[in-house]
Amino acid sequence: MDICDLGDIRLHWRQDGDPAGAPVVFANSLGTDLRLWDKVIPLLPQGYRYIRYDMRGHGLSDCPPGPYAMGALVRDAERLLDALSVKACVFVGLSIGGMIAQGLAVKRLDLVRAMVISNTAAKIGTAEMWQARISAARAGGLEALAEPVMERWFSRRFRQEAELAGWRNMLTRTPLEGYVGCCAAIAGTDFYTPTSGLTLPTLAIAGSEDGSTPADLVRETADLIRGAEFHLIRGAGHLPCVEAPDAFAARVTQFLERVGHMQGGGCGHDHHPHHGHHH
Ligand SMILES: O=C(O)CC1=CCC(=O)O1
Repeated sequence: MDICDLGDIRLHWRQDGDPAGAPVVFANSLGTDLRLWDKVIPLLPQGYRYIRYDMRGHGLSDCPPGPYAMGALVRDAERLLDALSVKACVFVGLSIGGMIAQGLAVKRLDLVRAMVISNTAAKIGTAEMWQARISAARAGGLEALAEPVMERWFSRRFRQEAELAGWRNMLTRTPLEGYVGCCAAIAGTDFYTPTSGLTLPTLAIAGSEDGSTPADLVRETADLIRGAEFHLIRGAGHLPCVEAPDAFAARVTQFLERVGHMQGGGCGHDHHPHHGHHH
Protein backbone atom coordinates (compact mmCIF):
# COMPACT_ATOMS: atom_id res chain seq x y z
CA MET A 1 0.00 0.00 0.00
CA ASP A 2 1.26 3.47 -0.85
CA ILE A 3 0.95 6.29 1.65
CA CYS A 4 2.43 9.74 0.98
CA ASP A 5 3.27 11.66 4.15
CA LEU A 6 2.86 15.38 3.50
CA GLY A 7 3.75 16.36 7.07
CA ASP A 8 0.32 17.45 8.32
CA ILE A 9 -1.59 14.76 6.43
CA ARG A 10 -0.98 11.29 4.98
CA LEU A 11 -2.68 10.48 1.70
CA HIS A 12 -3.33 7.01 0.31
CA TRP A 13 -2.51 6.74 -3.39
CA ARG A 14 -1.96 4.06 -6.01
CA GLN A 15 -0.10 3.88 -9.29
CA ASP A 16 -0.87 1.75 -12.36
CA GLY A 17 0.47 1.65 -15.88
CA ASP A 18 3.94 2.74 -17.01
CA PRO A 19 5.93 4.52 -14.26
CA ALA A 20 7.88 6.35 -16.98
CA GLY A 21 4.78 7.34 -18.94
CA ALA A 22 3.02 10.70 -19.09
CA PRO A 23 1.11 11.18 -15.80
CA VAL A 24 -2.66 11.02 -15.53
CA VAL A 25 -4.03 11.78 -12.03
CA PHE A 26 -7.51 10.90 -10.75
CA ALA A 27 -9.41 12.63 -7.90
CA ASN A 28 -12.53 11.04 -6.39
CA SER A 29 -15.93 12.45 -5.42
CA LEU A 30 -17.71 13.01 -2.11
CA GLY A 31 -18.38 9.70 -0.34
CA THR A 32 -16.19 7.55 -2.61
CA ASP A 33 -12.51 6.60 -2.73
CA LEU A 34 -9.94 5.66 -5.34
CA ARG A 35 -11.90 2.49 -6.20
CA LEU A 36 -14.16 4.88 -8.10
CA TRP A 37 -11.72 4.39 -11.01
CA ASP A 38 -11.36 0.58 -10.82
CA LYS A 39 -13.37 -0.13 -13.97
CA VAL A 40 -11.92 2.65 -16.08
CA ILE A 41 -8.16 2.43 -15.56
CA PRO A 42 -7.80 -1.08 -17.10
CA LEU A 43 -9.59 0.22 -20.23
CA LEU A 44 -7.21 3.16 -20.76
CA PRO A 45 -4.22 2.96 -23.12
CA GLN A 46 -0.85 1.59 -22.07
CA GLY A 47 2.15 3.87 -21.82
CA TYR A 48 0.73 6.31 -19.27
CA ARG A 49 1.45 6.66 -15.55
CA TYR A 50 -1.96 6.41 -13.85
CA ILE A 51 -2.00 7.87 -10.33
CA ARG A 52 -5.06 8.02 -8.11
CA TYR A 53 -5.50 9.01 -4.49
CA ASP A 54 -8.08 9.20 -1.72
CA MET A 55 -9.12 12.79 -0.99
CA ARG A 56 -8.67 13.76 2.70
CA GLY A 57 -11.37 12.35 4.97
CA HIS A 58 -12.03 9.53 2.48
CA GLY A 59 -10.73 6.01 1.85
CA LEU A 60 -7.46 5.25 3.62
CA SER A 61 -6.20 8.84 3.71
CA ASP A 62 -6.09 10.69 7.01
CA CYS A 63 -9.25 12.37 8.24
CA PRO A 64 -8.24 15.60 10.03
CA PRO A 65 -10.94 17.51 11.92
CA GLY A 66 -13.13 19.58 9.60
CA PRO A 67 -14.43 21.76 8.17
CA TYR A 68 -12.09 21.66 5.18
CA ALA A 69 -11.49 24.56 2.83
CA MET A 70 -11.31 23.92 -0.91
CA GLY A 71 -7.86 25.52 -0.71
CA ALA A 72 -6.73 22.66 1.57
CA LEU A 73 -8.04 20.03 -0.87
CA VAL A 74 -6.25 21.75 -3.76
CA ARG A 75 -3.08 22.03 -1.69
CA ASP A 76 -3.25 18.29 -0.87
CA ALA A 77 -3.32 17.51 -4.61
CA GLU A 78 -0.55 20.02 -5.30
CA ARG A 79 1.73 18.63 -2.59
CA LEU A 80 1.03 15.01 -3.56
CA LEU A 81 1.98 15.71 -7.18
CA ASP A 82 5.10 17.59 -6.12
CA ALA A 83 6.05 14.70 -3.80
CA LEU A 84 5.58 12.19 -6.64
CA SER A 85 7.56 14.41 -9.07
CA VAL A 86 4.56 14.74 -11.33
CA LYS A 87 4.70 17.62 -13.78
CA ALA A 88 2.18 18.58 -16.45
CA CYS A 89 -0.31 15.81 -15.83
CA VAL A 90 -3.74 15.23 -17.26
CA PHE A 91 -5.90 15.71 -14.16
CA VAL A 92 -9.17 13.77 -14.08
CA GLY A 93 -11.59 14.81 -11.33
CA LEU A 94 -15.18 13.85 -10.67
CA SER A 95 -17.59 16.18 -8.84
CA ILE A 96 -15.63 17.67 -5.89
CA GLY A 97 -12.60 16.06 -7.58
CA GLY A 98 -13.41 18.19 -10.63
CA MET A 99 -13.49 21.29 -8.41
CA ILE A 100 -10.01 20.29 -7.20
CA ALA A 101 -8.98 20.02 -10.88
CA GLN A 102 -10.19 23.58 -11.56
CA GLY A 103 -8.53 24.97 -8.43
CA LEU A 104 -5.25 23.22 -9.19
CA ALA A 105 -5.23 24.41 -12.82
CA VAL A 106 -5.81 27.99 -11.65
CA LYS A 107 -3.04 27.77 -9.04
CA ARG A 108 -0.46 25.54 -10.73
CA LEU A 109 -0.92 25.37 -14.48
CA ASP A 110 2.58 23.85 -14.60
CA LEU A 111 1.12 20.76 -12.93
CA VAL A 112 -1.97 20.46 -15.14
CA ARG A 113 -1.48 20.31 -18.90
CA ALA A 114 -5.07 19.24 -19.53
CA MET A 115 -8.06 18.16 -17.50
CA VAL A 116 -11.04 15.88 -17.61
CA ILE A 117 -13.79 17.34 -15.44
CA SER A 118 -16.54 14.81 -14.95
CA ASN A 119 -19.95 15.56 -13.42
CA THR A 120 -18.80 18.77 -11.82
CA ALA A 121 -19.20 22.53 -12.00
CA ALA A 122 -17.56 25.79 -10.94
CA LYS A 123 -20.19 25.94 -8.19
CA ILE A 124 -22.26 22.94 -7.03
CA GLY A 125 -25.57 23.56 -5.24
CA THR A 126 -25.97 26.34 -2.68
CA ALA A 127 -24.41 26.95 0.72
CA GLU A 128 -27.88 26.42 2.29
CA MET A 129 -28.27 23.05 0.57
CA TRP A 130 -24.87 21.88 1.82
CA GLN A 131 -25.60 23.14 5.35
CA ALA A 132 -28.81 21.08 5.30
CA ARG A 133 -26.82 18.04 4.10
CA ILE A 134 -24.27 18.55 6.91
CA SER A 135 -27.04 18.82 9.53
CA ALA A 136 -28.79 15.69 8.23
CA ALA A 137 -25.51 13.74 8.25
CA ARG A 138 -24.67 14.87 11.78
CA ALA A 139 -28.18 14.01 12.99
CA GLY A 140 -28.65 10.60 11.38
CA GLY A 141 -25.23 9.53 10.08
CA LEU A 142 -24.54 8.79 6.42
CA GLU A 143 -27.06 5.95 6.54
CA ALA A 144 -29.79 8.62 6.73
CA LEU A 145 -28.57 10.14 3.44
CA ALA A 146 -27.91 6.93 1.57
CA GLU A 147 -31.19 6.51 -0.36
CA PRO A 148 -31.39 10.04 -1.84
CA VAL A 149 -27.67 9.95 -2.60
CA MET A 150 -28.02 6.64 -4.50
CA GLU A 151 -30.84 8.25 -6.51
CA ARG A 152 -28.59 11.14 -7.47
CA TRP A 153 -25.56 8.94 -8.16
CA PHE A 154 -27.14 6.24 -10.30
CA SER A 155 -29.80 5.75 -12.96
CA ARG A 156 -32.92 3.77 -12.10
CA ARG A 157 -31.55 0.88 -14.19
CA PHE A 158 -28.24 0.71 -12.31
CA ARG A 159 -29.98 0.87 -8.93
CA GLN A 160 -31.29 -2.66 -9.64
CA GLU A 161 -27.73 -4.05 -9.93
CA ALA A 162 -26.21 -6.18 -7.16
CA GLU A 163 -23.14 -3.94 -7.04
CA LEU A 164 -25.26 -1.03 -5.80
CA ALA A 165 -24.77 -2.46 -2.29
CA GLY A 166 -21.01 -2.01 -2.57
CA TRP A 167 -21.27 1.66 -3.60
CA ARG A 168 -23.84 2.28 -0.89
CA ASN A 169 -21.47 0.74 1.66
CA MET A 170 -18.63 2.87 0.34
CA LEU A 171 -20.73 5.97 1.03
CA THR A 172 -22.02 4.97 4.46
CA ARG A 173 -18.54 3.88 5.64
CA THR A 174 -16.99 7.25 4.78
CA PRO A 175 -15.87 8.92 8.03
CA LEU A 176 -18.58 11.40 9.06
CA GLU A 177 -16.00 14.14 9.74
CA GLY A 178 -14.42 13.58 6.34
CA TYR A 179 -17.77 13.69 4.58
CA VAL A 180 -19.09 16.83 6.28
CA GLY A 181 -15.63 18.42 6.06
CA CYS A 182 -15.79 18.07 2.27
CA CYS A 183 -19.44 19.23 2.16
CA ALA A 184 -18.23 22.45 3.80
CA ALA A 185 -15.49 22.78 1.15
CA ILE A 186 -18.09 22.50 -1.63
CA ALA A 187 -20.42 24.94 0.17
CA GLY A 188 -17.66 27.55 0.22
CA THR A 189 -16.58 27.15 -3.41
CA ASP A 190 -17.54 29.38 -6.30
CA PHE A 191 -14.89 29.02 -9.01
CA TYR A 192 -16.94 30.86 -11.64
CA THR A 193 -14.47 33.76 -11.97
CA PRO A 194 -11.16 31.85 -11.70
CA THR A 195 -12.38 29.04 -13.95
CA SER A 196 -13.48 31.65 -16.53
CA GLY A 197 -9.82 32.65 -16.83
CA LEU A 198 -8.61 29.13 -17.69
CA THR A 199 -7.31 28.18 -21.11
CA LEU A 200 -6.27 24.55 -21.39
CA PRO A 201 -7.42 21.41 -23.20
CA THR A 202 -10.42 20.23 -21.20
CA LEU A 203 -12.90 17.42 -21.62
CA ALA A 204 -16.10 17.91 -19.63
CA ILE A 205 -18.22 14.78 -19.16
CA ALA A 206 -21.84 14.71 -17.96
CA GLY A 207 -24.46 12.03 -17.38
CA SER A 208 -28.02 12.44 -18.67
CA GLU A 209 -29.40 10.97 -15.42
CA ASP A 210 -27.15 12.92 -13.03
CA GLY A 211 -29.21 14.23 -10.09
CA SER A 212 -26.29 16.08 -8.42
CA THR A 213 -24.64 17.99 -11.27
CA PRO A 214 -27.15 17.97 -14.14
CA ALA A 215 -25.76 17.97 -17.68
CA ASP A 216 -26.72 21.63 -18.29
CA LEU A 217 -24.73 22.71 -15.23
CA VAL A 218 -21.66 20.78 -16.43
CA ARG A 219 -22.02 22.30 -19.91
CA GLU A 220 -22.20 25.79 -18.39
CA THR A 221 -18.87 25.20 -16.65
CA ALA A 222 -17.30 23.77 -19.82
CA ASP A 223 -18.40 26.94 -21.62
CA LEU A 224 -16.31 29.03 -19.19
CA ILE A 225 -13.06 27.36 -20.25
CA ARG A 226 -11.32 28.20 -23.49
CA GLY A 227 -10.37 24.91 -25.06
CA ALA A 228 -13.11 22.82 -23.46
CA GLU A 229 -15.23 20.20 -25.18
CA PHE A 230 -18.38 18.70 -23.72
CA HIS A 231 -19.52 15.08 -23.87
CA LEU A 232 -22.81 13.70 -22.60
CA ILE A 233 -23.04 10.04 -21.59
CA ARG A 234 -26.65 8.99 -22.06
CA GLY A 235 -28.24 6.77 -19.44
CA ALA A 236 -25.57 7.39 -16.78
CA GLY A 237 -25.99 9.25 -13.50
CA HIS A 238 -23.44 11.14 -11.42
CA LEU A 239 -20.75 8.43 -11.63
CA PRO A 240 -20.46 7.48 -15.34
CA CYS A 241 -17.04 5.93 -14.65
CA VAL A 242 -18.99 3.32 -12.63
CA GLU A 243 -22.18 3.04 -14.70
CA ALA A 244 -20.75 3.41 -18.18
CA PRO A 245 -17.02 2.65 -17.91
CA ASP A 246 -16.66 1.70 -21.59
CA ALA A 247 -18.15 4.97 -22.83
CA PHE A 248 -16.18 6.94 -20.22
CA ALA A 249 -12.87 5.23 -21.03
CA ALA A 250 -13.40 5.52 -24.79
CA ARG A 251 -13.84 9.28 -24.56
CA VAL A 252 -10.93 9.75 -22.14
CA THR A 253 -8.71 7.56 -24.36
CA GLN A 254 -9.52 9.74 -27.39
CA PHE A 255 -8.69 12.84 -25.34
CA LEU A 256 -5.45 11.39 -23.92
CA GLU A 257 -4.21 10.32 -27.31
CA ARG A 258 -4.75 13.86 -28.55
CA VAL A 259 -3.34 15.84 -25.62
CA GLY A 260 -0.69 13.18 -24.93
CA HIS A 261 1.07 14.29 -28.11
CA MET A 262 1.06 17.94 -27.10
CA GLN A 263 4.07 19.62 -25.57
CA GLY A 264 3.23 20.02 -21.87
CA GLY A 265 4.88 22.93 -20.04
CA GLY A 266 7.90 21.50 -18.26
CA CYS A 267 6.96 17.86 -18.80
CA GLY A 268 10.13 15.95 -19.42
CA HIS A 269 8.41 13.02 -21.12
CA ASP A 270 8.82 12.35 -24.79
CA HIS A 271 5.74 10.22 -24.93
CA HIS A 272 4.29 8.04 -27.65
CA PRO A 273 1.05 6.34 -26.64
CA HIS A 274 0.27 2.88 -27.98
CA HIS A 275 -2.62 3.50 -30.35
CA GLY A 276 -5.58 1.19 -29.99
CA HIS A 277 -3.76 -0.96 -27.50
CA HIS A 278 -5.73 -1.90 -24.43
CA HIS A 279 -4.75 -4.18 -21.59
O1 LIG B 1 -23.52 13.51 -3.00
C1 LIG B 1 -23.84 14.10 -4.03
O2 LIG B 1 -24.88 14.75 -4.15
C2 LIG B 1 -22.91 14.06 -5.17
C3 LIG B 1 -21.77 14.95 -5.05
C4 LIG B 1 -21.75 16.30 -4.99
C5 LIG B 1 -20.37 16.75 -4.89
C6 LIG B 1 -19.65 15.47 -4.96
O3 LIG B 1 -18.44 15.29 -4.94
O4 LIG B 1 -20.52 14.45 -5.04
